[in-house]
Amino acid sequence: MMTDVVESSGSLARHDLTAGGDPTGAAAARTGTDDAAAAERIGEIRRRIDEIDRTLIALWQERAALSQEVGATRMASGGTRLVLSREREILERFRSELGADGTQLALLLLRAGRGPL
Ligand SMILES: C=C(O[C@@H]1C=C(C(=O)O)C=C[C@H]1O)C(=O)O
Repeated sequence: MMTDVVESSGSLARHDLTAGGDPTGAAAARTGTDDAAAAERIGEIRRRIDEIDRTLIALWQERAALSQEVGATRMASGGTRLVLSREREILERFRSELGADGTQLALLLLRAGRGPL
């Protein structure tokens, strides 16, 4: 049976609550489990994940704004738009801490600050 469920984000989703082996009920549809204790713990963890995501988004936006300000300040003073040696340092920092995903993340961070090349 397909049932409309309001997600914690407020958006409406359709869930199959009776598909073979799947947990049933609206709480199960939200957390993916029928077990009340597991659902409770998942809810707690998700609240912290949501906090972290909000912080990450705010930091992302702050970093991009700061990076844009550096670029504008440098160009207004006759300098270059980019400083590739500095970008390499940042890429290496993220790669050494996070591996290949860190490199991808740093590339996105750098792009957010200066736009696509
Ligand atoms: C912000 C700067 O300008 C550019 C953007 C960078 C960044 O987003 O970290 C790094 C180097 C520069 O290409 C900087 O020189 O520090």
